[in-house]
This record gives sequence, structure tokens and C-alpha cells, in this order.
Amino acid sequence: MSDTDYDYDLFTIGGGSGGVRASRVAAAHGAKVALAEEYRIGGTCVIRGCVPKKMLVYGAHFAEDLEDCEKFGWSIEGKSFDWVKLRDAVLADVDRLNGLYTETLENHDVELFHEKARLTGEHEITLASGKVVTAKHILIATGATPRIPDCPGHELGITSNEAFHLDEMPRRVLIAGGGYIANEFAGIFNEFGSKVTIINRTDVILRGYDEAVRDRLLQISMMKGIDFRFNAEFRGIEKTDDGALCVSMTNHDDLEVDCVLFATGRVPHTKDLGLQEIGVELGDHGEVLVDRFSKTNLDHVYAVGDCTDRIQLTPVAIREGQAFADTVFGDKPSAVDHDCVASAVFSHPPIAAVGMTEGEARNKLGGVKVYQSDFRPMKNVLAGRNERSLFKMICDAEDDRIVGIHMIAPEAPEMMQAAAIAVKAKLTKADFDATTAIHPTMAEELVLMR
Ligand SMILES: Cc1cc2nc3c(=O)[nH]c(=O)nc-3n(C[C@H](O)[C@H](O)[C@H](O)COP(=O)(O)OP(=O)(O)OC[C@H]3O[C@@H](n4cnc5c(N)ncnc54)[C@H](O)[C@@H]3O)c2cc1C
Ligand SMILES: NC(=O)c1ccc[n+]([C@@H]2O[C@H](COP(=O)([O-])OP(=O)(O)OC[C@H]3O[C@@H](n4cnc5c(N)ncnc54)[C@H](O)[C@@H]3O)[C@@H](O)[C@H]2O)c1
Repeated sequence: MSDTDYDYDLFTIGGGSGGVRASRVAAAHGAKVALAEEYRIGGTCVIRGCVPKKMLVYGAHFAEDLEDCEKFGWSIEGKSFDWVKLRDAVLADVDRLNGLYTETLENHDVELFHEKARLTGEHEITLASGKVVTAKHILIATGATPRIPDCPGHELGITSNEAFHLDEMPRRVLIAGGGYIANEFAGIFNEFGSKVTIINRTDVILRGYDEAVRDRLLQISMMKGIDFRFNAEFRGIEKTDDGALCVSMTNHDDLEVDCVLFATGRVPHTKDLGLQEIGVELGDHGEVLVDRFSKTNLDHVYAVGDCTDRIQLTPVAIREGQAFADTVFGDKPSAVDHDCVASAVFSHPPIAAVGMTEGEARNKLGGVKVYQSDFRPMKNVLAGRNERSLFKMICDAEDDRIVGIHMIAPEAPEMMQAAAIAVKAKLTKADFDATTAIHPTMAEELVLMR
């Protein structure tokens, strides 16, 4: 088949962070592009992930602000919270963003198919409507789906997908998992007045983050009233006569709640896509195996984002999509650097990190120097809120180079974005020390650590 015999230069399956960026940039490079999306353009991040989640985090934080404001002289009579009002405002903004993402693709002449796509030949895609098209290059950008434990009654639980659409705030919530989604939604539900219990099959939360920072979040979360049950594996969920959910688990008593949220990881969305049938290699968890240019074992099939299970974060998926388009359709072959990627957990308070944890640095480098600042933010002092923040800086003892920064503090993710540049640029503790503080801020602790 010659190049002109294909319907498209690129067919992208999945209109999320990775797929949208790749398709838009490929089209801007002059390619004829089509994209299939089976749910809503924008994908997880925009429709039922980062964006609506962050809006709920903002909404939740008012609970504490309204409490604290009295210490600052304000009195607010008759304050109350209306979940449906917030939910609908958030969903309306999601609709707006969905429209903008769709418009961007249309403005770049990307042809959209609002339906499920499957591979039915090396260069052939079949849409749910039965339409068959061909493409010279194919990009898999199908994201990931929530992992649901295989226990009796699991269909009675929800995932983060449904959490954004609840009819009412549940009075009692059980969240399964100890990762990002579990800790973020625990904060959200707790601030909105639900009684939250996190159950986790291991005895650590947020594996991968620095131990001292994780411990601080655990301590503060417990202080705020969130219960934790560790080494608890799901046995099952049963509906009681009064409509509640009775959850049984290993090592702990049964617990009656009104809502069970599974936050037990997300698995690559690659089932029934026809990938293996055309010879694309998948890993043990269904992830599409790719090289540093996001190319699969077939020269014309690429994959980006969560379906490759490299780092499941939006900015990473976007970069992978951009690099793919520049490599294949531009004149700039580029691979994404997955090292030293900064991240944040939007818990209450949030955590942010870049680089190695203290434990990782000790294992990898041997000699490390650890600097830290453990302080009560000024606002918390006046508010009488006994919540301390913690900053840690990990340096290579040999050359003073900063190899990791870890924070738990109000606005930690905002501070971390700037600090991450310094770590990526391999700056040293001395470079930070040479920078004059901005006073009074929390961020000044970054240049004052001892
Ligand atoms: C609750 C939650 C909160 C999150 N918060 C953050 C955060 O704060 N910061 C952050 O960086 N990351 C966050 N993430 C992760 C982030 O959303 C993902 O890493 C990112 O969306 C991945 O982009 P993607 O393009 O790989 O996949 P997605 O955005 O998931 O897009 C894949 C798209 O493909 C579509 N699709 C799948 N199969 C087919 C098919 N066969 N045919 C047609 N269409 C198909 C899907 O419907 C979906 O729209 C969060 C995730 C969740 C679930
Ligand atoms: N702020 C952010 O950037 C953000 C927010 C939400 C989600 N995300 C992305 O989405 C991904 C998915 O989030 P998540 O919180 O579901 O996953 P996660 O990987 O952060 O946490 C999964 C948790 O589930 C537990 N678990 C795994 N399998 C289990 C099983 N079979 N039974 C019981 N427990 C089990 C794990 O021990 C872990 O505690 C994250 O890895 C992250 O990359 C990012």
C-alpha cells in the first residue's frame, strides 16, 4: 500500500491528555489525522480526574477556612454546604472544557469519531458503527481504568468515575486503597462532613513518597478524624436491610457504611482493542510495551500515556503525545525524560515531591545529607490549628547536589513547581542558601533549611 492509499496519516484511539496533544500537533505538522473517543473528549484528567478533583479540593478547603476565619475576626452566621450545588458547578465547568478540547481538535482539522475503535488489521481500524478506515500510523492513547477488587458484592462499590456524580454526600464512606485517589478523596469527603475510613491491604500509604512526609499526612489525617485500617484486604460487601453496606475485611471487624469507593490503582485500558491480534506486545499488566520514542514492536504503532503504565500523570501523557508527534510528523525526533518528574497529592494538606526520597538516595548514593524544616505555618498558628508542615531536602554528600525535595504543607504543589526546576537543573544546597528569602512566606523555608 502506498502512503496515499491510506485514509489517514494518523489514527489516534483515545481523546485524553496524550491523544489530544498528539493529534493536534501531528495535524499542525501537516498530517491528516482522525481520532476516536468512546466517552468524552478531554479524557480522564479533564472529565473525571485532575480537574474536577482539584475543584472539589478547593471546595472542601472552605470547611477549614470557614472554621479558621473566626480567629481572624470574622463571624459567619448560618453557614451550610450544598453538595449538589458544588457538584453541578464542577460538572458545568467540565462541560465547558470538554467543548474547548473538542473545538481545538476541530480547529486543527482532526476528524472526530465519537465512538469506540478497535484494531482489525495492521493498518485497519473498525469503529463501533461498523465503519472501517485505514491509517499509515496508529496511536494508542486509551488511558487506564479503575482496578476493582474481585470480592463478592464489589458491584455495590463505586470508583472515582462515579464519585463526581453522587446524588448526595454519603454519611459514612469506606475508601479502599492507600494511594493518590484514596488520600485525595478521603480529604474531600472528610471536609464535607462524611465519616471516612481508609482500608489498605498493606501498612503504608502513598508508597513511593518520603516516609517522614507520609507519616505526617497520616498523623494529620487521623487528627482530622479520618480512620485508617491497615493490613485489611477486602472479603466482601453486603447490602443490609436498611440499605447500608456492610464491608468485611481481613484482620478487622466488619464496618457498616453508606458508600464504598475503590481506589486500588488503575490498569492499562488495552482489553479488546485488537492489539495482540495484530501482533503488538503487551506487558504482564496489559500495558503496551514501547521504546523511549513510544514506539511499539510494530514500526507504525505507537502508544502514549497511562496505557503504557510508565508514569500515570497528565503532564507526562501530554509530553509523550507531543514527543510522538514531533518524532513521527515533525523534524525533531524527541524522547521524554521520565527522570525526576515532580508530583503532588492533593490531600489535606497536600504533599509534593521531586527526585529521590531519603531512603532511595541512601540506597543509591550511599552518602547523603538531609536538611529539613519542621514548622507550623503562620496562618495555622493564629488559627489555633495544630498542623505542622515538613520540608525535606536530600543532597548527595559528595558534591552537595540536591537529589530530592519533599514537602507537606498548604500550597506545597505550588511551591514545588519552582523548586523542581532547581533539582532538574542539578543545583546544590549552596545555590539555595545563596538565594535571599522572601519573608514572611512558607516557601522561604526552602532556602533556610538546616
Ligand atoms: C481521580 C483522578 C485524579 C487524577 N488527578 C491527577 C492529578 O491531579 N494530576 C495528574 O497529573 N494526574 C492525575 N490523574 C491521572 C491523569 O488523569 C492521567 O494520567 C491522564 O489522564 C492520562 O492521560 P491519557 O491520555 O493516557 O489517558 P486518558 O486521559 O484516560 O484518555 C484515554 C481516553 O481513551 C478513551 N478510550 C479508551 N479506549 C477507547 C477505544 N477503544 N475507543 C475510543 N476511545 C477509547 C477513553 O474514554 C479516554 O477518554 C488523575 C486520575 C484520576 C482517575
Ligand atoms: N495527584 C495526582 O497526580 C493523582 C491523583 C489521582 C490519581 N493519579 C494517578 O492515577 C493513578 C491511580 O490512582 P490510585 O490512587 O488508584 O492508585 P495508586 O497506585 O496511587 O494506589 C493504589 C492503592 O491500592 C492498593 N491496591 C492495589 N491493588 C489492590 C488490591 N487488589 N486490593 C486492595 N488494594 C490494592 C495499593 O496498595 C495502593 O495503596 C496513580 O498511580 C496516579 O498516577 C494521580
